[in-house]
Amino acid sequence: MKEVWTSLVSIMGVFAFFQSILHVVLPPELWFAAAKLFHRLFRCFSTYCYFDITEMDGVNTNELYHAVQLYLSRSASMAASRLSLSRGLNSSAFTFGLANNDRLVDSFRGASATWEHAVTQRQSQTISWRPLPEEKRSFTLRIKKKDKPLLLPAYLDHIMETATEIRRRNQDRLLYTNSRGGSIESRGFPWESVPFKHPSTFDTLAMDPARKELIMADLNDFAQGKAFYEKTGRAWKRGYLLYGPPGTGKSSMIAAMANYLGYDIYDLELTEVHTNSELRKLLMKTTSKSIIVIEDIDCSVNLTNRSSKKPAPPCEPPSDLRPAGGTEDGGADDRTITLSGLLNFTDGLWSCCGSERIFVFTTNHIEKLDPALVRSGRMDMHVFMSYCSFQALKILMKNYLGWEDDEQSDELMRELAEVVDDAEITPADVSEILIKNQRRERREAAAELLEALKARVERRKERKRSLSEQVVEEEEEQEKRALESPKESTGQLMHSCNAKEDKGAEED
Ligand SMILES: Nc1ncnc2c1ncn2[C@@H]1O[C@H](COP(=O)(O)OP(=O)(O)OP(=O)(O)O)[C@@H](O)[C@H]1O
Ligand SMILES: [Mg+2]
Repeated sequence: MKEVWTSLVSIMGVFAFFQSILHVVLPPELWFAAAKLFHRLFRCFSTYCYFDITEMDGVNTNELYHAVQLYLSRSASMAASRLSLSRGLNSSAFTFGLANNDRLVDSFRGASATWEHAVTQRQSQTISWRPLPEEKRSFTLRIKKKDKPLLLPAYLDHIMETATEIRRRNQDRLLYTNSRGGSIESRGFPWESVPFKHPSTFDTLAMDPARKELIMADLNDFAQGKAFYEKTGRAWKRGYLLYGPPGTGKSSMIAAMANYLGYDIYDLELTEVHTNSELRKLLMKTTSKSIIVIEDIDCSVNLTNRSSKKPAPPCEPPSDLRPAGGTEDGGADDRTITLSGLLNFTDGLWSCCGSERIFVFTTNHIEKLDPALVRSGRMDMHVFMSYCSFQALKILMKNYLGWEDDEQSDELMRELAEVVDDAEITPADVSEILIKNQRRERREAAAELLEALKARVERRKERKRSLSEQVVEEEEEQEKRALESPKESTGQLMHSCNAKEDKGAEED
């Protein structure tokens, strides 16, 4: 055995010696041809098979080449000795790559695969409408012939999937808007995008930790639920309705969701969309792994129940929107935008166009929404964004003051816990107070917050008192008038009740 090995090594040595002589003696073209021939001969007797993945496939870019590059960048940073570094467009991460002629060994399902990167000068510029790069780059994959059925095409699929994931993670989120309306004339794409760099995360989001956990678990289940959605025959999408007073963190929650899942956001401005077909085009041009947001859905457009002929007036009716009159399938009146047109995408046949998409609707007035929109099963999760609770307050204090619980501040925290619910203050207002006092010493800033909350509680009590006094005064006045003119009594007392109800509603 030892002799066979020694003679093999000496043959290789002799061959390498001849190769180096040929390299010096022969002109480059001939040398390349000879080297190629040698490699071909060598491969005939080899137990390995080789696959070349070139950067350019004819004049087109070879997607697989870039996928391999990205895929290898994960392990290249640790294993290879010489690396190339790059940073892509819209990306904040650096990518490592194999340098010329460097090698890397990877394994998949127990089989090993060797990758080699080759960069050579392009011999002559072929005539093409698109200039080709001066360098010819390619990866060579070497695997054992016996492993071929095991690795192909599963290994390549795995590479493509991993590369897509890395690209998505490296790439900054994008925020798309349809500010140009639904028209797709301009470059065939109706959305405009900007890098999305909102810093809100679930850590910084002020809300009760238990509810936060629930939402995060729901998002995780959704993102990892491909098999479940396939098995149950459901479209891979989820709907969230976020509702609550202004400044309670609905938009911040959407940003936190996008950052958590690494999804892009499509901010759908419904007032810019004029017909159902425009809406359809817009939604069809959204990518998977994205969050489609419709903010203030109660104010956006005249979205009414499909059966309703007389829609309730929207907050700011856009001039060119006609009353909704769609049908169950959303297609009868395509000249307007209707609730059914929208629901067709979130719920109906079109919901399966594209996958892994989350719909988020926000509103300050859930009671104004059409029952069709809020009925159970339509929006999978209704999330009430409430006034600041004590738990939420602690998160904001941590965010803005770097506040950590300690025994010395027990009394202060106890007082804060006592007043925060009665103060009915939004996280946005708490943030304002904390920002104003940010430069102060932490305890001082927290004490200032306590004072602001106490003052707010007092103001609310005062307002309630004056409102109830006003109601009592009005009642007395009406009773007096009723006694003076008994005929009018019934109608006026009715009015008084309504006035009371209205005030009660306002106070709510
Ligand atoms: N729950 C929260 N956690 C952390 N910060 C918050 C929260 N709610 C509000 N804020 C702060 O207040 C600002 C406004 O909040 P945001 O825009 O998320 O409220 P919103 O509920 O979307 O309001 P609107 O109904 O007016 O759109 C945010 O930039 C953030 O700084
Ligand atoms: Mg908002």
